[in-house]
Amino acid sequence: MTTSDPFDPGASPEPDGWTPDLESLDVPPTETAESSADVVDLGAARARRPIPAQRSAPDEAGDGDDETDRESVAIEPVALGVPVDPPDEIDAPAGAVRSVRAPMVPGWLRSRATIRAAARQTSRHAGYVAGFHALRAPKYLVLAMFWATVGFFRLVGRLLRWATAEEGNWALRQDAARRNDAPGWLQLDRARQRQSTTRWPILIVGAVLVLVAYAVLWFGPWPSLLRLAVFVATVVGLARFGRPADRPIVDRVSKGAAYRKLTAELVRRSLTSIGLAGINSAVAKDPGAISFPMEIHRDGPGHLAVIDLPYGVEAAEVVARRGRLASGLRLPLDQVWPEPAAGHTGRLALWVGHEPASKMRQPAWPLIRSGKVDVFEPFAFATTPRMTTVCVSLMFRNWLFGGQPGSGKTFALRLLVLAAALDPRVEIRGYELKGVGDFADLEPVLAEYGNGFDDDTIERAAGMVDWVYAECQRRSERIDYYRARGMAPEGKVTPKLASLKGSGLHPLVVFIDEAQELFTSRWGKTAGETLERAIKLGRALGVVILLGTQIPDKDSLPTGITRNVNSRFCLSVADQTANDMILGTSAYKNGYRATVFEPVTEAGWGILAGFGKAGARRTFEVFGPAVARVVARAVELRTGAGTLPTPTERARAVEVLDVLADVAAVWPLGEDKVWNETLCARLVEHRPDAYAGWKPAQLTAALSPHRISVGQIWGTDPTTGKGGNRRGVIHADILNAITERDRKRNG
Ligand SMILES: Nc1ncnc2c1ncn2[C@@H]1O[C@H](COP(=O)(O)OP(=O)(O)OP(=O)(O)O)[C@@H](O)[C@H]1O
Repeated sequence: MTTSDPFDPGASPEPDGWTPDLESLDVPPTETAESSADVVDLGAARARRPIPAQRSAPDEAGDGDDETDRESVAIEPVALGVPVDPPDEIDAPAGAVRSVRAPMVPGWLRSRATIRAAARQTSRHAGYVAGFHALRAPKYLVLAMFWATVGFFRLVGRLLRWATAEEGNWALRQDAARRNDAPGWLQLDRARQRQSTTRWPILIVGAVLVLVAYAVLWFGPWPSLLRLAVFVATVVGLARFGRPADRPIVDRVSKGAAYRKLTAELVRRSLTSIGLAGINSAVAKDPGAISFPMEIHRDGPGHLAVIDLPYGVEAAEVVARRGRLASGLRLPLDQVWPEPAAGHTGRLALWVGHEPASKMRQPAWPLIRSGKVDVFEPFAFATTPRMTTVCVSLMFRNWLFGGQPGSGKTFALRLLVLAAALDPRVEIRGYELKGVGDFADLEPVLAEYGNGFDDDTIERAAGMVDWVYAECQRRSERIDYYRARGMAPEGKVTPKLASLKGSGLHPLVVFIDEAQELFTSRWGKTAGETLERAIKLGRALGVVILLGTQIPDKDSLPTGITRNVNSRFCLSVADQTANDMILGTSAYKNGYRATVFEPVTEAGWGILAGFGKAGARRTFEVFGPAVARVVARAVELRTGAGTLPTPTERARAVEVLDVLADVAAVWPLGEDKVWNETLCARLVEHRPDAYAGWKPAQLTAALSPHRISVGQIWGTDPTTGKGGNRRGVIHADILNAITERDRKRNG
């Protein structure tokens, strides 16, 4: 075993068996130490130094670690010299060269929210302690009086014993009596009498003085507050003297250490208990392997420790072991919030709350009672574990919400829709394919709404996706028009254009909750492709798409969509794959892991990405009457702005585009097979509002869920009169599909 203590940073770094040989230098050891004023010619000194014997590696020699083995090692004269030049310093890491200065303003004083949180926390605690003790005051009074009485008699007894000077002396006299030592006994008794003679007057005078002082205080012209204070102090003093050490009068406010101040030792202990070999082996070699680039400080309603982990250990690895970390700190899971810190991948920011997040009261969503939203500006959406508000925006964004059942994704998605409702310019359309009516309260402000997982609802949702894409195409023409007039310099919708009545560029928010129902249905493939195109095209055109899904695999959520979404909120998920499908590749590896959240118990918590640094956020919980209240305000705002959807508009919006029936209606008489492009031209004539801009490929996509195959068909171009092969459909296929559908519908 090595003799050097691995936890002693001052331990010699030299391996066992090697000691500097001072004699091998020409300068006597004493001179090296004491006559250091001599000028030494370094070149000559080096030349005179004997060539050191080859030093075997400690392990090879077998004496590197085990001192007891030394006897079996041949001890040869070791001729090593003291290094004349000091060894080169190991380069300090870049971050360590600059000293990290403490923030001028403490973290908790930096924003109003954190000051408010700290003040709220302190006053809440003080209020709790005051209430706790006030309730028990009568009990404390009775106990204090009882123990004060005991204390009084105990004090009197003690004073009497002191005055009689029996303490100690009595035992000695007894001993003398046992030994039949009469002179000794008499001598001890005389000593006691002498002491006693001086003590009695002191006691009597002291007692009289105390009594007089109390009488003066009691009957004199003193404020009764002073009398009360002295009385209380006397009672408390006597009670303290009278009560046994294990019988406290005042109850403890908190049992067990629910909150413990975060100290470096505590952090080290918890980090070494999470089972990361990289940390444990580094700390065993050097206890300073875990370092703190800044002091642990208060940060909102908790403490923040910024930690530099040992070389090679990533903060992400610690984040993944949040449960073990909480165990090491002996705290509930939702009180411990590790996340990667800025700087390098080995820097961890560990925030530990004063109390578990589930016990902390989240402030109400600021927009419930008052306020409007401008979708071009950020609005409150969530809170951090420190209870600071996180704002997000809707414009030029598409959102993906993912999480397992009960993680809170519908609430999160609905919060954005509620915010959109508070901007009267925004047109909102959406489907919830779960069928429980989570968005039913919002129906008055929705231009199109569907709820359910039946084929009809899913088909309508797919129809909405087609409509959104067609709307994007219409909008891109409009934006070209306004760009040419200098009103859309970046080719994007501006707040001015969004507000301009008749511009056709008002913000459009489209949501699909439980989107996996649509993408795994028979309309799924086409809907996925169309939505991907709409997402790519619509961002600049004021089209905001919000998707919620339980299952983020590639069948349930086309990867083309996941790749193009720029705002993501990943609530509790079961595994790394789901995590990375929602947050993007490598999110898990980089420490952004929504797998650490428990569904249901930590509902509403997730990792929000796309708004600065990603991190754990909890959405504002808005439900029941609060939703109704927001909707009522939204209805009022929209009525004032003239943008509240009328029942007729809503009915028209949800009318399903019956492509089969429309194709049958426009079919040219006497033809068996018709080109798609001919059909598209006829469809536009038939219903210009629905089919404007349709291309042959779109018709193919719309017919594919009905299992109608589109193939090459011989025909004649009516404009040129030339014959040719183009993509088209067969009349019999259309009629068969209609018969089949009707048969299914009729049961
Ligand atoms: N921000 C929040 N804070 C606290 N609780 C929340 C929050 N959001 C949601 N919850 C709770 O979680 C429950 C489930 O929420 P929600 O319906 O949004 O989950 P979900 O992920 O959509 O689940 P499912 O897929 O089963 O519908 C809600 O009833 C609510 O009680």
